[in-house]
Amino acid sequence: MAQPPIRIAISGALGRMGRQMANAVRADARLALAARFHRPGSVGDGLVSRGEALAVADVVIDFTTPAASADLASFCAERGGPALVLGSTGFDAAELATIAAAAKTVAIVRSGSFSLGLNMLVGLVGRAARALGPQDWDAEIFEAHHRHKVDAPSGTALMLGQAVAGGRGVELDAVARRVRDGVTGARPAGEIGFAVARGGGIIGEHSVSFCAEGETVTVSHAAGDRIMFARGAIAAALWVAGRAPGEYDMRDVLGFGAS
Ligand SMILES: NC(=O)C1=CN([C@@H]2O[C@H](COP(=O)(O)OP(=O)(O)OC[C@H]3O[C@@H](n4cnc5c(N)ncnc54)[C@H](OP(=O)(O)O)[C@@H]3O)[C@@H](O)[C@H]2O)C=CC1
Ligand SMILES: O=C(O)C1=N[C@H](C(=O)O)C[C@H](O)C1
Repeated sequence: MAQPPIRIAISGALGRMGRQMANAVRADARLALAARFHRPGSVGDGLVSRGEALAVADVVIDFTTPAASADLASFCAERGGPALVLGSTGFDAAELATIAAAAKTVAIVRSGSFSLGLNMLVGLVGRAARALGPQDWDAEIFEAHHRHKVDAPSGTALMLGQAVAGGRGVELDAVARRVRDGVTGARPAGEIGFAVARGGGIIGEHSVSFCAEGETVTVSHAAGDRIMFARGAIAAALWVAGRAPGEYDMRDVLGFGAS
């Protein structure tokens, strides 16, 4: 017998990803677009309040801001659901702690990238970092995004940085070089460098270079259309519906396991 569709609420419905998500959910027979909501007070024209939206949803998909996502996670935990798919990036430590606390009560999939290809690349980068080591191979991460993006480095760049750090068995925060300017001194071995570009309509480009004396290995990913983030978020929503509380990521959803 056919399963009833999973009921989806979309948070940040008027944003770039919110609009993309609504179209993708409407086109998917496994899902029902139960409600769309935006900022508090922003109702009408198909938008309802957050409380009304959550009351009719099995899963809420949120691409908004770090503060709005953390607040939404707390609110869902307090009311005992629904499960969450969180796509926002740029969280600070307090916001991440709020989400981790909420995940004790509700199931949450959070990822800096819902791209399948990018999550595959994360595994490759971790393995390359482990094989090459930090002494002879310097790791540099580059990302480019559209002119509207407000956080840097991107959530995806930080995921790639975590993969390099994990492959080397170190903490990213201890070795990350997020900015270089002026007389920086020579590059210390083991540093993980980030470089950021912003311009025009670039949807998202990422690369990781491992640079040794005499050779460089570069792996990269380019996003051609935001629809693939929406499809990844849908895969996460289908996976997280009815799941036990916990904080999960796309590698759990895709079954990629540890790198
Ligand atoms: N994980 C992934 O795969 C991806 C992640 N992202 C991330 O998703 C986030 C959103 O990206 P994007 O859609 O491009 O950005 P937008 O700025 O287009 O959309 C975000 C929307 O959230 C709205 N918003 C702000 N506060 C609230 C609130 N409290 N409740 C509901 N809505 C609110 C904003 O409203 P207003 O317009 O009124 O300010 C805005 O429309 C970013 O952090 C981005 O980095 C983006 C793409 C893929
Ligand atoms: O803001 C965006 O647009 C994107 N944000 C995510 C990130 O910070 O990595 C994912 C994607 O690259 C698009």
